[in-house]
Amino acid sequence: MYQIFIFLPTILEKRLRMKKNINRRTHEKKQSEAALSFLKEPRTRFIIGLAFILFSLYLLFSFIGFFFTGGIDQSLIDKGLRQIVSNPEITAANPAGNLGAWCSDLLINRWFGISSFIFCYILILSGIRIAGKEITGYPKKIFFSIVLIIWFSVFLGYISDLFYSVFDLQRSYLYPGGAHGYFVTQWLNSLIGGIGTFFLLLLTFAIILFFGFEKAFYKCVAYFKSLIPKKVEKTPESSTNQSGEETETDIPLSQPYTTSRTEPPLDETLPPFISLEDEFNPGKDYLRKNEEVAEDSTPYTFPAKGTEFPTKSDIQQETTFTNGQAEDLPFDEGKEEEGENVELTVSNEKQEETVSRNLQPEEDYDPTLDLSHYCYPALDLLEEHSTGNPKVTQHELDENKNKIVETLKNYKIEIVKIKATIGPTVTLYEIIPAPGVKISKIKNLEDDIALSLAALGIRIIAPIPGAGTIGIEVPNQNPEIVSMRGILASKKFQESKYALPVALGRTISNETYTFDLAKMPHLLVAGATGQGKSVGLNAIITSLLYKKHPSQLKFVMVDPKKVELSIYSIIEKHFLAKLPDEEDAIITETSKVINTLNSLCIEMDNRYNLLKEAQVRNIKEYNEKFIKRQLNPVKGHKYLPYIVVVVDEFADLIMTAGKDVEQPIARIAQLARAVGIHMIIATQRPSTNIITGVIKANFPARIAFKVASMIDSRTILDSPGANQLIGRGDMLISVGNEMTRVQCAFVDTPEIDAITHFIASQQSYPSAFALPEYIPENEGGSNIQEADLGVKDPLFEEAAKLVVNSQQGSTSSIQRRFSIGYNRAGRIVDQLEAAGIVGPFEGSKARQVLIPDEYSLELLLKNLGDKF
Ligand SMILES: Nc1ncnc2c1ncn2[C@@H]1O[C@H](COP(=O)(O)OP(=O)(O)OP(=O)(O)O)[C@@H](O)[C@H]1O
Repeated sequence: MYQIFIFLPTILEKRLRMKKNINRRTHEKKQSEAALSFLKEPRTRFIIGLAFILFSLYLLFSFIGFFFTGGIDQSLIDKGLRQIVSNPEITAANPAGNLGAWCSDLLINRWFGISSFIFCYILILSGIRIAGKEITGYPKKIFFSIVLIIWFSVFLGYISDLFYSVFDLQRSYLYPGGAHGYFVTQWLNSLIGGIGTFFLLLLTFAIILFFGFEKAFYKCVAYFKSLIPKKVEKTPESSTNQSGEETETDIPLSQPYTTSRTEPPLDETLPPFISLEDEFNPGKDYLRKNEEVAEDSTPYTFPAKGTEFPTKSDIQQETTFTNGQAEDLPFDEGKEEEGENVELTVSNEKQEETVSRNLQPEEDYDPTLDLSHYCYPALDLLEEHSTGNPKVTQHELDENKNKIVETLKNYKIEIVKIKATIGPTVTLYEIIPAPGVKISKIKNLEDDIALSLAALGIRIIAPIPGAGTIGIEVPNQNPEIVSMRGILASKKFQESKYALPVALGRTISNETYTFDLAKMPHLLVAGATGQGKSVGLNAIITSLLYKKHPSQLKFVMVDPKKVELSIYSIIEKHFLAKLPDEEDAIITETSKVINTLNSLCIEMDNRYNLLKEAQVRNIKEYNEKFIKRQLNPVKGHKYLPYIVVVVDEFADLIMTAGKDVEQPIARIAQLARAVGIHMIIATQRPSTNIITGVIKANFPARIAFKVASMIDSRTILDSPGANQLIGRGDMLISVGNEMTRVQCAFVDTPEIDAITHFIASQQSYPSAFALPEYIPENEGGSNIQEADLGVKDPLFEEAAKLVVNSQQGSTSSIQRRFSIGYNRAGRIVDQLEAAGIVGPFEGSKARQVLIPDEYSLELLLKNLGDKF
C-alpha cells in the first residue's frame, strides 16, 4: 500500500507522457497524411510535373548556350555559386543567365559531359508522369537513360582523349565526357590500355543495346545473318575440272537430298526485308532439290546409306554404248582415239566424285528456309495497359462477404465457411453451406444477392464442378485491364508446345488461359456489340502471330464490316491466303466469301488425298514425314501450313447467303480438323437462325462475351450466364462440358498496327498463299474446258513436264501438284491431249502418256511453238 503511494506519481507521470506522445504521433500522422493527400491532388501533381518539364527545357537552353558561351563564362563560374547567385553585377553570356551557365558547367564539364542532355529527357518523362499521364515501362526507361548517360560519358571521354592525343591538340574549355568521362577513361587506359577500353566500351554498348531494346537485337541478328553468305554446297555446275576450268556437269542424284540451294541464297541477291522474286511454294526449296529424282511414279524411297546410284553421265555412257556408236569404233583406232579416251577418264573422275557422296539426306527439310531471316514480333511492340486503379481492397472484400452472409441469413441459409478468390474483373466467393441446405435454394437467390450487393452481373455457380462448394461471382469495383503483353510473356504461353497456341486472357484465379486451336478444333465467338468480340479475335490472331512462322500458318480473313480485319492486309504476303487472281486478301464481299469457302473445301479434299497417299492420319504426321524427306514433292507433296479461317460478323453472311455459306462451313467444320484447317466464327447476333443446329453441332468450343438475354446465352453456350457478364472483355469459354470465366486480354489497334508493320517490314513471299481455284457451277460449268482450249494455260508446260516425268496423265495429280481446282486441271489435261502429250479419255483408266521422256517433250514443245 505504502509502495503504491510512492510509485503512483511516477506511474501517472508516465501515463501522461505516453498519452502526450500518442497525441503528438497522431497529430504528426495527420499532418503527414494531409501533406500526402495535398501532393496526391491532381492540381498539385500537374504543377509539379509542369515545373519538371519547364526546368528541363531551361536546362536544355542553357546546355545549348554553353557550347557557344562556355569559354567566355569560365572566369565567372570560377567565382563560385554564392557569388554568381547573389551578385547582380556578374552577368553571364549564357542565354539562361548566371544559374544556367553554372548548371551547364556543372553537368557538362564537371559531371557527365554532353550525355547530360539525357537528363533533360529524364526530367521531361518524370514531369509527364508526375502530371498524371501513365508512361509504359517508366522505370526501365529511366534506368536505361541513366546507364546511357554513364556509358556515353566514358565513350566521349575516350574519343576526345584519343582525338586530343592523336592530333596533339590543346584542350578547350569543354570536356565532352565531363570530369566523369575523363577520369574513368584515364583510369581504364592505365588499367587495360586504349584497346582494352575500346573493347570494353563495345561490349557494354552491345549489352545496353540488346537488353534495353529487344527489337534491336533481332534486327542486328537478321542483318548480320544477311551479310553472311549461306553455305552453298559445291554443286557440279560450279565444280571445276582438273585444269581449273568450270565444267558443265549433270546434277548428281545425291544432290536433291541436300538442303543447300543450287542458286545463290536469297540474301545474296536481295537485301533483307524485300519480297522474294521467286514463285511462292512452301515446298519449292525441297522440290528444287528433288525434281531430278522422280523419273517414274514408283514410291519414293531413300536409298540405303552408301548405295551407289548411277549418275546421268553413267546413263549417257550406257546409251552411247547401246546406240552402238562406241561398239562401232574400232578398238584400236590409233592415238587420236586414245586421246579422246582421256576425256572419258576425266568424266569417270567426275563420276567417282559424285557416287562417293553420301546419298542419305544430310538434314531434315526446313520449311522456314524460304524466310530464314524472319524475326518473330518482340513483346516490346505491345503496351502494358494499366488502369492505375487499386485492386480489390480488404474493405470491399469484407463488405461483400458480410452482405452475402446477411442475405443468405435472411433466407435462413447458414454458411460454414466463405473464401474469396480475386480475379481481374470479378471476385469469386466460395461458400460452404451448412449441411441440409438445398443448392437450388441458393441458386434462386441470385437476384436478391445482386440487389443487396447493389451490383450488376452476379453469377452463382452451384455447385462449382469438382470443388463441392457454391460460387458467387461479384464484379470488382475497379476491374483490371489484362494486357496482352503480360499474357504473351507468361511462361505458360512461351513454353507451350501447342500446334496453334492461343493465349486469351486471365482466369478468375489469375492464371493465363491458353488453348490449342488445333484441338478445339473450331471456335464460335458471340457477344453483343461493344462487349469485346473484336478485341478477342485480335487477341487470338496476335497469339498465333507471336508463335508461328509464316511458312507454318496462313489466315483466311472474312470481314463483311470491312474495318475490323483490314489492319492485317499488310501481312498478306507473310500470313494470308487468298484465291488466285484475287486482289484483296481480306474478303469483304459475300460472293467472294462463298468462292473462298468452296475453295477451302477443295484444299481440304486435296489435303486428304495427300494424307491418304502418305498413309498418315493428320497434318502433324504428314508434315513430320515431309520434313524427314519421306514424301516426294514431284508427286505433289508439300509442306502444309495450318490454315485458320477468321470470319467476323457471321450473321451478315448467313443473312445474305444462307445455305451457300452454311454448307461449306459445315463441311469444313466436320472434316477439316485432320488437315489443319480451323475456323473462328464471330457473330453479334447469337440467334438460332444464325447459329443453326448444323453450325452448333460442329463447333464444340464456344466463347461468349456479354449477350443481351438469357436466350442468347443459351443459344451460344447451351446454358445461361453470358447475359450476366459485365462486358469489356469479360467472357465465358465453353469447351466440351467445361465452362471457364476469363477476362480477355486487351490489345489495342496501335499495338496490332505495330506488330503487322514489324512483320510487313520483313522479307516476304512474293504473294499471298494461293488457295485452289474455284469456279462456281453457274459460271460456265462443263463448257468451260472447250471454251478456254484456245488459250494456253500458264501452267501448261510445267504440267506437261510433270505428266511426262511421272508417265501419269491424271487430272487429280495435276490438281494436287499445282493446288488448282478440278476445272482448271481438267482444262490443262485437255490441252495436253490437244498437244498430243496424253491420249484420249479412257473412262476410269488414267490417260496414256504419249511422250516417253523430257527430251522428246522439249522437242515437241519447240515444234508446237505458239500454236496455242
Ligand atoms: N479485354 C478487354 N479489356 C478491356 N476493355 C475492353 C476489352 N475488350 C473490349 N474492351 C473495350 O470495349 C470496347 C469495344 O470492344 P470491341 O470493339 O472488341 O467490341 P465488339 O464486341 O467487337 O463490338 P462490335 O461488335 O460493335 O464491333 C473497346 O474499344 C474497349 O474499350
